[in-house]
Amino acid sequence: MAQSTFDARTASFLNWFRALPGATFHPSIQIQDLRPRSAGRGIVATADIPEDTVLFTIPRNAIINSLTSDLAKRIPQIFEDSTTGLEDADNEADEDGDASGPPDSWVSLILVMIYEFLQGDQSRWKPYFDVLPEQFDTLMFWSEPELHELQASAITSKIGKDEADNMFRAKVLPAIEEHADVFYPPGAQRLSEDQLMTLAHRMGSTIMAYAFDLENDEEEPDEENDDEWMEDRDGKIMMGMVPMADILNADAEFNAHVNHEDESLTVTSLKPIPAGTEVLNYYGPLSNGDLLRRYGYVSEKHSRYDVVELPWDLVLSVLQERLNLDDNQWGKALNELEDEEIEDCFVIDRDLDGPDEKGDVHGEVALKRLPEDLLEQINTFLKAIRKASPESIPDKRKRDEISVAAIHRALELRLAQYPTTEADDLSFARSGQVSGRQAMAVAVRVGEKHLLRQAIDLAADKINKMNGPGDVAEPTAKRQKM
Ligand SMILES: C[S@@+](CC[C@H](N)C(=O)[O-])C[C@H]1O[C@@H](n2cnc3c(N)ncnc32)[C@H](O)[C@@H]1O
Repeated sequence: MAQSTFDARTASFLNWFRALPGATFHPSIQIQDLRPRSAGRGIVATADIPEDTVLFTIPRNAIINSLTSDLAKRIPQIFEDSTTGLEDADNEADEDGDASGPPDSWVSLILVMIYEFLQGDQSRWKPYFDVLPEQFDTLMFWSEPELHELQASAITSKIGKDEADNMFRAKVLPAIEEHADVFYPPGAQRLSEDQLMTLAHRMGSTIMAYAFDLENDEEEPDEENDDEWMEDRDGKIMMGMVPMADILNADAEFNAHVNHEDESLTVTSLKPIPAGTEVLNYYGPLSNGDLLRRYGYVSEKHSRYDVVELPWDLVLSVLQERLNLDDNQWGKALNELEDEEIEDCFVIDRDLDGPDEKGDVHGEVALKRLPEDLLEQINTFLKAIRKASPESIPDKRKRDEISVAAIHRALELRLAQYPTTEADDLSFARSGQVSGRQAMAVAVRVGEKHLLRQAIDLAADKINKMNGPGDVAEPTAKRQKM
């Protein structure tokens, strides 16, 4: 977008915001163009700001959702009537953006956003829509070759494009078609199905990266004074688009906080913010893979929360090779497991503390423990093996040894699923030949490989401790080459 258009849209949005009854905007902050560092618009302090300063106030009636948009007044039945299918008890997705199928608060907000967008100049949020993104770097919009750069990252299986397409076709497009006279202003050109799908993706992705869960305050609503902002009729937290609060960028360390009050939302400084510093919000302890999936960027500070997945099948294949049982014994042990609750996949993460009340994080970025649930499941399985073949696991010591060795080997195999090493990636990243989406993909896979290496070293350490001096597990690098 041309600089002049970008600046004009920023200025018009700021003027619109300031004119809202009840809105405030501190004189020592400014909306700035941060596109040179791929961060869109952001808010920057223009003078030193003390701790606990109200930076801006957003009146609740400036928020976009079904409580403020005319759409819910014009066709209340689509928000109330369960026969439309908007109320879907089977819907699994939750507020963290799980792609397995959004809950109805998502569908409602997508419909409201599409409605307000289609009203054009007639929408009271028009200057706000003009600063919302038209394009995204979230994984939903990556091509196959771009996704390929994520290598063996499990994040590629969580994009949920098909689920989103299905939901748009099942719930969003039919509601627009049925109430076309409401959605389209008089005389407006109707959109084709493809255009509506594109618009639904655009609004869905905007909601994913910009919407807020709306609470009232920290208190639970009581029965008499049931708080409509806190909960919708299904008891889920209501979402809304919050102009200005969503101009804030975010990081794992941050300096501002959004407070949810009765009549407004306020953003306050958590600590002194020096002039020239960006005002940052917090999106949660997300891995870089998840940050990329949901928000379309990565940050070095978020790599502390990186995760990798270790499939149970991989652990089983290692155990099968190592225990070398005949098919009959192996089959018996697997049968025993059928009565147990078996996890298909185990998450490895560092389980670090989140930020303190000032938005700072502390402590070493180390992996201290192998996943307890994985150790337990292997234990259960090895007990079943022992029933089928007592001689293969004579005692607990042997069982523990097999268990950690299997995890160690499975982690090595998991690491080998990434076609390049962490060292290759780091030198590629430093070569200056990588940018944009590719650079973000490299950051994700580097973080995951780093975590896997920490897990392998931790397992090797445990093996060495069990074996005692003189019987040392081979170092990671050597095993990796093999
Ligand atoms: C709530 S919006 C923040 C405002 C946004 N920069 C804009 O121009 O509209 C969230 C989006 O901002 C961008 N973003 C947020 N924090 C960022 C950061 N630390 N670095 C780069 N981009 C960031 C991402 O594109 C994300 O999807």
